Parts: sequence; C-alpha cells; structure tokens
Amino acid sequence: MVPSPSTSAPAETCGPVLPGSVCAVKLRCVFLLKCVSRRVCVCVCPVSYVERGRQHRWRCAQVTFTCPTEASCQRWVAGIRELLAANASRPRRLLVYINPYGGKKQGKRIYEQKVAPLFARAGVSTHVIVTEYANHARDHLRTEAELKQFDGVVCVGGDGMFSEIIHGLIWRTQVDGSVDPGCPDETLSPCSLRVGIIPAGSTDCICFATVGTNDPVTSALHIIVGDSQAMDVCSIHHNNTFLRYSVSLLGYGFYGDVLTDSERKRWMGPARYDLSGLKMFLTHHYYEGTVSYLPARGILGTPRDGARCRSGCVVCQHNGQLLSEKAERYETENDGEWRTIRGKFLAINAASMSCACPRSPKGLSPAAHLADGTTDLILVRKCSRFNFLRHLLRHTSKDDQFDLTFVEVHRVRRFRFTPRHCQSDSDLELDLRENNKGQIFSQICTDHPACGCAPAYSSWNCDGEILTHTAIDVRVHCQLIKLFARGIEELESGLCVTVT
Ligand SMILES: Nc1ncnc2c1ncn2[C@@H]1O[C@H](COP(=O)(O)OP(=O)(O)OP(=O)(O)O)[C@@H](O)[C@H]1O
Ligand SMILES: CCCCCCCCCCCCC/C=C/[C@@H](O)[C@H](CO)NC(=O)CCCCC
Ligand SMILES: [Ca+2]
Repeated sequence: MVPSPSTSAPAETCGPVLPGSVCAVKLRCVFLLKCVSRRVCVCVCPVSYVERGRQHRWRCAQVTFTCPTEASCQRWVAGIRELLAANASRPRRLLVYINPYGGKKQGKRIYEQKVAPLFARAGVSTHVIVTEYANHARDHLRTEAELKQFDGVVCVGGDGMFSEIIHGLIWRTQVDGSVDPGCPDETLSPCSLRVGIIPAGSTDCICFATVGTNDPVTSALHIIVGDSQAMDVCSIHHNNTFLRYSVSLLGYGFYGDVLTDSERKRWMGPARYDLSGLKMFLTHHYYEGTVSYLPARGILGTPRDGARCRSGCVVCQHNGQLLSEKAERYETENDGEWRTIRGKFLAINAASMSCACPRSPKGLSPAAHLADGTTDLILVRKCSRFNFLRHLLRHTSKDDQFDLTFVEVHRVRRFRFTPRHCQSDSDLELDLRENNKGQIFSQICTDHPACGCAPAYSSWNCDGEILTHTAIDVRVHCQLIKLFARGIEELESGLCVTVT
C-alpha cells in the first residue's frame, strides 16, 4: 500500500482501480485534475468530484490517487483530461453578471469567495460584469454582449436579476432569428445559451425550484458539470403590446399587493416580504374581474395529481415533445375552448413552476412542472380572513392548498384577465343587473379613494416585478430557455447514482 500524501483526503491506489469500481463513479463527476507532486516512485494526484449532501446540497470533495510510477500517473491524468474535454455539455467560458444590491447585498462577496475559486479549479474562464444600475445586465445582453464567445450566462442575484437576464437573452435570440418578440401570437425561438443562477436574492424561488436548495456552491457545481434543465416562459401582453416575461409567479391581488407594499421597504432586505405579507393579509382586499383561460388538453398531469416535477421528469418530456411536434395543430384545435370566470378574488395566481422557495418549500402549486408548456391558474375567491389564512398556511404545510371550496386551480396554456373597471360597457351592464346595490357602491368608490373603501384594482406581481397594466394576455412558451440545473433530484439518501 502506498503511504498517504499529506492532504486531508484519504489516499487510494490508482493501479488496481478499474472502470466500474467506486472510483470510476466518482471520476464521472471530476472537474479538477492536477498532478501536484512526485515522491520516491509515487505520483500523487488529487481529483475533485461532487459529493451529495443533505437537502439537495452538493459539495466539492477530493480524492487523492497515488501511482507507482510517473508514467502511469500521467496516463491517468491524460485519460481523465480527455474524458473531460470530450464532454461537450460542460461550459468553458461564461459571462457572469453580479447584482451587488440584491437580497442582503452579498452577491459580490458570495461570487468572489464561494464561486470564483471553484470555476478557477474547474478550468472555467469567466468575464465578470458587476451591474451598476437596474437593467444594466438586460441591456448589455440585448445589444452589446458578444454571445458567440460564451457557453452560458451566470446570474448572481435573485429572481429579479434572473428576470433581467432572460429578458435580455430572449429578446436577443428573437431579434437574431428575425422573430418579432412583441407579437403575442409569434412562436418564439428557444435560447441556446444556458443560464446559471448563483442565488443571492431575497426569495431565490427559481433557483430553489430547479435545484432544491438556494446554496451558491451547489449552483456553481451544477454549472461546472454542465447540467441542463429546460424551462417554460410566459409572455405577457396588454392590448397586443409586449409587457414582460414570467417564469415563476404571476400574482394579482394578494401577491401583487405584497410586492407593491414591500418595494417601499427594500431597505429591510428579505424581511420586507414578511411584514408586507402580514399587512396585506390583515388588509384583506378582494378584486373583481374576469378570467378567461384555454385549458391544457391532451397533456400528462393535473395540478392536483400529487406528481412533483423532478429530475428527468417524464411529464415535461412527454408534453414538451407533444407541444413541439404538434404546436400548430394543438393551438388550432384548442381555439374556441376558452372558458370564462367572472368573480371577486382575493388572489389570482399563475404558477408556471411550483414556486417552491425557503418560505414555502413545496410552493404555490406543488405539482406544477418546470417544462410542460403549461401554467397552473389558481383562483382564490373572496372568503373570510380565517379561510384565507387556512389557504395561506397550507403553502407551508403538507395539506392540499386547493382542497378548499373557495379555491380552484386549472392547468392552462393561455389566459387573460380584465379587471372590472376595465370591462366593456356591456359587461358592466350585465354585472349591474347581476349584482346587488352594495357591489355597485364598491365600484363607485373606486373613483373616490378618499372615502376609504377598498381599491377596485390590484397590480400584477410578475416574478417579483410590478406590471404596468392590469388587463393582460398570458401565453406559455414551452421550454423557451435552459438552465444549468437538472431539476430536483429524488435520491435514496447517501446513494451516488450518477454513473451513466
Ligand atoms: N446595480 C444595480 N443597482 C440597482 N438595482 C439593480 C442593480 N443590478 C440589478 N438591479 C435590480 O435589482 C432588483 C432586485 O435584484 P435581485 O432580484 O437580485 O434581488 P431581490 O429582489 O432582493 O431578490 P428576489 O428577486 O429573489 O426577491 C432587480 O430587479 C434588478 O433589476
Ligand atoms: C399570514 C402569512 C402566512 C404565510 C404564508 C407564506 C406563503 C409564502 C409563499 C411564498 C411564495 C413565493 C412565490 C415566489 C414569488 C417570486 O416570483 C417573487 C420574486 O422573488 N417573490 C415574491 O414576490 C415575494 C413574495 C413573498 C410573499 C410572502
Ligand atoms: Ca410549466
């Protein structure tokens, strides 16, 4: 047995190790290889690999191989380097944007201390831009960035920063491919560059829902090993004018009001959402309007089937293929099947993914899928404070948040919302006939906010940004973007099963 080198990791002999043995499992995850020293007849070679920890965390571990001769050590090093070079999914050059003001303002420190050293060890080169103002990253990606030089884009920040990045990338991809990004009926071209998220925000919902944790080291390792996870994107239009894209939550009513209120408290950091959440829960505003939607037909999965979207999800694979092959026919077949619901709502939420985050580990729609071409439209009708609290608390417990008489959920491909004050004259007349005097009074009070009555309209929270319009048309674009992630893994604890 060769003596251990003076590193913290245990030594293993290279000679008898054959592919298929334990070391070969680890070698699949190798991202660093360097022959560091030579002892008398012994070559020492530390190899870094990924080790799974608890709660979906990944860590970089090291194993030290020793070889009896320098020649055999070099053969091993060359062999492993060749394998790594042949792996086309691993990025070699990345464009990194850091928001220094997201979350607890730790983005720069997190990147420099936790991520940059890992990229350097893995031989990934980077071009780093620390943003100087909001939309800096978006505008740079739209017009200036030389994207051909890079294998991916990395976003250091929260959901808002990620939103900037995808707005820049999607726009650029459409313009480069001569597609009109402003038209709601256009089939958008998918972005070829993958996006990596190093979480440094307040909610980090997109990172959490695609990786299973909001841990910067784990995300860096997913980028290094070259993971890929497709993701749906919703385009949002108002009167045929493009407003924004959304990948996680589009929320009117409760979540719109929480966001509006919390923006005034940005100085508080992530705690602003707790305070505004409590305030808006107590305020208990409801809003009137009309929701029309195109139900998703012929696809696998329903919002209440309990099937979670996990790594290698068959629902996403099946539906993704169905939509890409039959997109045209599918849209035409479904035209005319629009359904309409008119009512008073405490919240209207569209979750294009589970929206799991540390505040709500299973998310707003636990069975929503990352890449199935649909969004889960959740309507929470006017109810008592007590009942609304029951619904909200179910975001944090195991109970079904949709198993309540005042909540309904529909898996949809497209939906529209019109607040009551924007409805056409004929619609309003219909409402006046249907409704009683008290409701007419609430409409009148819209125009007289000084009287202290409830406001008639809320705002849309679009992935943490406020939309400028309330009447919107939302369409899901199946698998428009790709992330350096693999979806949440469901593994038996302690098992390493990545041998492929
Ligand atoms: N240099 C900058 N100065 C000011 N604002 C910036 C800068 N760079 C980016 N931004 C903006 O900061 C906003 C918030 O950033 P980010 O999403 O990173 O953090 P957060 O809002 O705290 O987290 P989360 O979105 O996860 O709740 C984004 O909308 C982004 O456009
Ligand atoms: C009385 C209180 C009961 C407690 C109920 C807790 C429920 C928590 C659900 C959290 C759901 C977050 C959905 C994610 C939305 C993100 O796209 C967005 C951008 O980061 N974050 C917010 O809008 C931030 C929204 C934060 C809302 C609290
Ligand atoms: Ca989806």
